[in-house]
Amino acid sequence: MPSSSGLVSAVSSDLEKIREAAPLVLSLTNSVVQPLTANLLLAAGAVPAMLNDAEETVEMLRGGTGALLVNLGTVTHEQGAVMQTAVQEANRLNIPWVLDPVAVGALSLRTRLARQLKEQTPRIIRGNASEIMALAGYSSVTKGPESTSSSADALQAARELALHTGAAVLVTGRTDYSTDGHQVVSTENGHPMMSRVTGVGCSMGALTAACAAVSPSPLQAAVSTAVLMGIAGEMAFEQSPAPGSFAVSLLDCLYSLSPEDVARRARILSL
Ligand SMILES: Nc1ncnc2c1ncn2[C@@H]1O[C@H](COP(=O)(O)OP(=O)(O)OP(=O)(O)O)[C@@H](O)[C@H]1O
Ligand SMILES: Cc1ncsc1CCO
Ligand SMILES: [Mg+2]
Repeated sequence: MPSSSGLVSAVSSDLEKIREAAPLVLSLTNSVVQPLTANLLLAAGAVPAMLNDAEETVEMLRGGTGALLVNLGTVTHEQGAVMQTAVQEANRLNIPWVLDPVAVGALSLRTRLARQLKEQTPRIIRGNASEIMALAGYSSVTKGPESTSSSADALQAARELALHTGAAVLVTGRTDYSTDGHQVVSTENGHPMMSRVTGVGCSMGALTAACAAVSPSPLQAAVSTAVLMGIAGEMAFEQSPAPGSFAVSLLDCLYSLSPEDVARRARILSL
């Protein structure tokens, strides 16, 4: 698949800007993936912060946060209220925020919350096919946090969700699709081993937020995330073809990813 050289150089440029600016990414995320998410942000060059209290969230946002991640993976009523406060404050301060609607459609509290949050101008929505279909109002089946559909099945839903919310939507899976509702970019990087480690998708949500803090557009931030994680996944599998060591290699490969690796491996197609 040929890649457009403009899109490829924008991916490298986003990575370089993360490494230079080290944006602070406030991640309100689930309890399964917190260490992987924090380590992945650090490996990319960003700075993670995690907390659970509304007052502290507002304080942190006012203190130079570059982007906010809201991930519903283990949400409670209390955390949902913290997320609502955080999103209001982020919007007031014009801080980009990313919604990761884990297992939405399958469970009531998170589905209610996600439906409210999607109306509050997320800059990017990142999810697997089932989650994006559910959030767009289509029927879908999730198996816990895992999708039962392919990302291609969710493309129409992703477009509609982007047009409705004004967000860029990143649907992940074997092929990742990024869309702002008008343009669609597909990216073919990645490795099946990435779905054998919990939280790779969730930590992609955090990387999307880091990219949103530095990228020229939400759509570009989505594309950059998909390509950077995908290439790191491919390189990690070459070093470590089993899940435990793969997770460690994923961090190592993201840390040492070069513009040459991006130029050589990126598989980006503007549809
Ligand atoms: N079969 C595959 N081939 C290539 N890459 C894949 C494959 N499956 C997943 N990936 C990669 O893994 C990334 C994470 O996608 P996935 O859709 O598995 O997230 P997720 O299910 O939300 O993850 P989690 O819930 O475990 O955090 C994708 O962007 C893609 O690069
Ligand atoms: C396994 C799991 N359960 C809730 S969140 C999560 C992390 C992957 O989505
Ligand atoms: Mg998965």
